[in-house]
Amino acid sequence: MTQNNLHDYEKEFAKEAEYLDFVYKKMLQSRDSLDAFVKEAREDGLAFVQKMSEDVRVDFSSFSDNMDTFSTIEMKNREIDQMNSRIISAEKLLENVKRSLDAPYFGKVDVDFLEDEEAESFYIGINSFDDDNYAKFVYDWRSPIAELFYNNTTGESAYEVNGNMIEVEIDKRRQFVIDKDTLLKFFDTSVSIQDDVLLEALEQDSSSLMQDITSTIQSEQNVIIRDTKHPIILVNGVAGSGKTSTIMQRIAYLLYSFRKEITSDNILILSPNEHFVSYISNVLPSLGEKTPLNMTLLQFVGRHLSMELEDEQTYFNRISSHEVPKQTEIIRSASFIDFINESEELILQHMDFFNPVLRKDKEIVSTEKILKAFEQTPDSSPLIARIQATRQLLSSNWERRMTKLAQKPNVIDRVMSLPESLQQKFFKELITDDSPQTINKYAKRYVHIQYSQVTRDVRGLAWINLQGIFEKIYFAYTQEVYQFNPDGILNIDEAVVFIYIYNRFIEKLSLTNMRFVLVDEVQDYTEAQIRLLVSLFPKSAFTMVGDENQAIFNANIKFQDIINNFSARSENVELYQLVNSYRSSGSITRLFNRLATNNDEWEIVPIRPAGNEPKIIKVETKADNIKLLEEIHQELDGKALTLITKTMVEADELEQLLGQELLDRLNLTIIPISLSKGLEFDNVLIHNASNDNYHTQRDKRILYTASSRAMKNLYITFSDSLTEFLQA
Ligand SMILES: Nc1ncnc2c1ncn2[C@@H]1O[C@H](COP(=O)(O)OP(=O)(O)OP(=O)(O)O)[C@@H](O)[C@H]1O
Repeated sequence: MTQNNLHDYEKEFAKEAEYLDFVYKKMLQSRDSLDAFVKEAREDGLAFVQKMSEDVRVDFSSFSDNMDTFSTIEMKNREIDQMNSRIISAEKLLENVKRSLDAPYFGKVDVDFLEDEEAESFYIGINSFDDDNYAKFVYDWRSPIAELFYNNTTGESAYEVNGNMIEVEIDKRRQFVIDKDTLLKFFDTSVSIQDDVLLEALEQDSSSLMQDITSTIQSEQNVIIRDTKHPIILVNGVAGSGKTSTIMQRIAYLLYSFRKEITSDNILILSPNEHFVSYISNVLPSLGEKTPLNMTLLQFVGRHLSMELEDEQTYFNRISSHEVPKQTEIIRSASFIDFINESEELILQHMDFFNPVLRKDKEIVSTEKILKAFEQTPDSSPLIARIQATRQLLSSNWERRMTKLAQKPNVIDRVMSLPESLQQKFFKELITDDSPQTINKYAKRYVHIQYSQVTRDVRGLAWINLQGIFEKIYFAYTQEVYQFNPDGILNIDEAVVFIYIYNRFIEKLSLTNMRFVLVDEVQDYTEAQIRLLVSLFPKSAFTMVGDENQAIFNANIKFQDIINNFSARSENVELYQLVNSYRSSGSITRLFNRLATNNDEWEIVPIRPAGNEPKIIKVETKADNIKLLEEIHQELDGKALTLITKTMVEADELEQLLGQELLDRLNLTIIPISLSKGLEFDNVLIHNASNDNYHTQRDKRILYTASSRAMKNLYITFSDSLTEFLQA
């Protein structure tokens, strides 16, 4: 900086510091008055409710008095509702102001609207902030004008408001580093070539919970976050390109942009594993939004099936193995799903897919009765409609049967002779009147309670033999009998097909309230799983992110096949490619760039400085291993080291071999690659990168995934000879 520039900078600094001081004080005032309002309103609310109970004279002595009493209660209730909603919105504002006090804003754009007036300054923060006179001091990062800040340019620019593009000129774009009311630094885009604020953010140590990236969102990420034009978005992004971060910011953006139409209940996130579910749980609350339904596909599928499903560990072991049973490969394929779609005739050929409804092993509704009911339904209707009609018939038949049952002398006798304790248990009161009408009323309730499971089974379609339908379709497709696990536990591939069949032929699962579905690590889905999502959420907008180079399981899908499997929906899939990598130091990024299989099409761009070179070390014995771990522990000054293995078995064995005491002393965590997906750690050691452990194309992708988990330091060990993928 020249002397003049320095002087200008200082002058500008003083001006910005003054503005910050002004906004911060306004925020403090706002916090205090909101605080006082909320406290007072709560106290008043209590007093109000007390007063109301005194005011409302409950008079039920005549019809007109009843009506008066009801309408007074109704009016008072409305007042309480209004008061509550005032308190709730004040509380939300208060929360926002409190959050903003940590750093009132992080950016500014000076916008020239190409009119006569001078350029206007817009400060951008995590929330908007205005005062009672509606002067806007800070704009929410999701507001339309903030797009200009994220476009990361000066000069000609444009932003969209309600579908209209507004052309403007950006005179200045400024980033701030602020701690509460102290301005630490600022940078102007026009003078700084590299993004120092971003680099500083990337220098932070890893944490056990994911952090939001609001103040440093990059322009290529911003386009995805703000894309509300395309209903189906697919992002192919290299490791560390911010796919998960983009998804989280996008959710916050959608909740803001569609705040009149949706809440977090209309959004579903599908995460790669249970640990990841909690890893990302912090981001949206830190932005003042509620986390939507966030679960793994396994958990999601489990919610829609009453059968027992494999657990996460079994699932990962299964998809990590080299061999895939032929029958699994078949039921994962799109062509099998196509065949299911055409199977209505096949199912109807032999009506043998009903189960009797049982109670204590006794048949209550026989398959013959179910079949008879089914045959009464119009055979011109589709199967799904006939099943629903059969359910109605069976339910009303069953209600009639229960009414008759309640009139039987033995039931009446049993009810009359119930000891008082059982009367209390069943009816929550004692039978004080033994007139026939009263006893009959109790007998009906008694029968309903005794047969409640049957009622549930009839209504809940437990009489449909889903497994039978599955077996029939599978046999017709392969001429072979499908072999289920003898312990009766379904794996996710089977469960996916069961739900697909259920939704297609038995009952539409009503998931229509999900307006947005966001899928992370989409390369690990099968075609059948993608088809299931397409059929369960026909109207939802999808955002899917993944990395073909991280397809490390035997369950995976090519991006072109994702696009093909969405072809049932007429909208095009919008494809984005992200190649900037933000997580790892430059030299680690360059190492995993060499492992990317398709990098003749594009190169991964490291954003962080080079940092320490990855170290590749030969270790032959257990003693070598321990010695090395001790050395690394010293080198890292006792900081945590994460050791990544290729398989779960290897992780377990190593844990046994080293022992918990040593692991604790060395601050060492061992984790298989399957469970470290999506996560990141400061220091990583990849265990046993020998040629015999890493030699297939899939192994190469595993190495790529494992090395891209490291942010600062990467160590790689091998025993005999190093994998050829890492040889110079
Ligand atoms: N614009 C950004 N500003 C600051 N940090 C960022 C930005 N984009 C990404 N990061 C950081 O880079 C790291 C990787 O981000 P994220 O986990 O979202 O990437 P990813 O593409 O999902 O990674 P992977 O596929 O390798 O698991 C995180 O620490 C994230 O905070």
